Amino acid sequence: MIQVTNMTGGYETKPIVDHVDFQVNRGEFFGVVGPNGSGKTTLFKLMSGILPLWEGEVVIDRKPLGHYPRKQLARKVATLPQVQQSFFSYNVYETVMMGRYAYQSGFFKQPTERDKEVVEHVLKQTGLTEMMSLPLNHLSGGERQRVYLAQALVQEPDVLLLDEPTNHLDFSYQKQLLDELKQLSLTSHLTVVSIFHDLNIASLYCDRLLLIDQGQITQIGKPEEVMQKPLLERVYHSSIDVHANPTLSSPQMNLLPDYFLDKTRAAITPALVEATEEKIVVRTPQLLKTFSSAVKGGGFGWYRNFINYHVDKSFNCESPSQFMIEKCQQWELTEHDTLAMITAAHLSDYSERFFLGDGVSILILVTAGLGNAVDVVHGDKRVEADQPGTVNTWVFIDGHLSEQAFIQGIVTATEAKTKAFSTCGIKDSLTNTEATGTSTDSIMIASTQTERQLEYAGPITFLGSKIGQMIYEATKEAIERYLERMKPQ
Ligand SMILES: Nc1ncnc2c1ncn2[C@@H]1O[C@H](COP(=O)(O)OP(=O)(O)OP(=O)(O)O)[C@@H](O)[C@H]1O
Repeated sequence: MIQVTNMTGGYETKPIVDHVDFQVNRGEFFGVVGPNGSGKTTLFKLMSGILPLWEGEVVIDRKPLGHYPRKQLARKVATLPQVQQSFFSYNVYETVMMGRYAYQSGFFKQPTERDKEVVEHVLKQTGLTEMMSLPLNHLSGGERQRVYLAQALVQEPDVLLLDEPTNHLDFSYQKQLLDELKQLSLTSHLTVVSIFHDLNIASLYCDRLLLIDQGQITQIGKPEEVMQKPLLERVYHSSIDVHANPTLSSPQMNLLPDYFLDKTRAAITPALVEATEEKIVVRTPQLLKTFSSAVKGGGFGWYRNFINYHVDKSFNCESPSQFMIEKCQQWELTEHDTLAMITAAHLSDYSERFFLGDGVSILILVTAGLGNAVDVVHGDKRVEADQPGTVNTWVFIDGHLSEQAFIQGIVTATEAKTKAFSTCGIKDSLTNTEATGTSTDSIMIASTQTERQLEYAGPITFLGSKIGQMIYEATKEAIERYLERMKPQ
């Protein structure tokens, strides 16, 4: 659809865009990203014929740009420039109608019925119908932006060139506008080429991205091919983190502010533990990155209050998560930064291990109730838990874990727990085989994400070997305390 070959151009004698080649397919949503001054707007000006090409060629639908008569080009390509000229004396309707000039002929250029129909449709589409009689200087920046977009859309172009279309728009209008453009590209095969400063928005909406730096293409491809940490850090000279979006496949990036990178450490020590018969609470001065199967706060999250709450053996509840939210309110704990587990185990039997050394501290807490010990190989023989019985395991680390270290840490800790079950001879009461855990065990790893980088947590790594040993010992001790308590008197 658009074929750009060897495109070179700029201002006065200095080439800003330098020997650039790419192509955009029909109906594609194509994003142009790059740092300030990298040449994005200049590239657009060259693509739309506003600036002359010094070298190379732009071919749209097999016809070079320069071969299009002015009105024919306006029906083919519409642009939404970054800085708008003011039509402040005109109202919204008149400004949008100006986009139809390429369809009007004759001396007086009266709008036809078709022109009016298209303008009314686009006004509705862009949410401007209500304000169509207002003069432009009565509108907010975002509303004006929508007027200029409407002006481009009424040209009914095959290609829409947008320079920062969501500038001045609040997030709901950004979403609305981009959803509409995406829809047009999907259903009407409108080709959208758009400059974005927001890499996350670009990644969410674009089929492909072109990353430009100093007038040259640094990378071109699908968002996941362009949104790469080393590449973006090199081009933007900034600390960036790239993550999987929790809901969609488009990668997302986070800026890493310097003040956050320099943050002081949240010391992890046994002094943080407050244990009563009712609940074990650990409060940390800073939010910890947490990966867990907790009833409230499961998955990855950031928390500073950690609760292991004791419930009676007869506890039965539709939504343990909602139950714990209500408990948080009762205890005046902020719900959004509180993670909670539930257990019927006696909390005074909890077991603790602490390690400090090699630039890392590790605190482990285990509570054990074995009423529902189960052999994982025979889980299918049980329909539901016989009685509450849970091993809840907490691992706090003052260190910086990679995401794979979180997952390996969970695996290592689980293996260590199973080993403790085996050492203590715990049996599945239904099958009389060796139990591997209970049916409702919960586990959590929480880390300060400061200082020492801990890439891995498998059993023979520094972190994994500590977790393995400490969980084994703590779980064994908690089990022994449970067995002691359960002994017939
Ligand atoms: N009219 C002009 N005359 C001379 N130089 C210009 C002109 N417009 C832009 N430049 C220069 O060309 C370079 C690229 O500018 P351009 O506007 O294309 O960058 P950009 O990537 O769109 O930047 P931004 O993200 O800040 O909008 C910059 O160094 C800029 O100073």
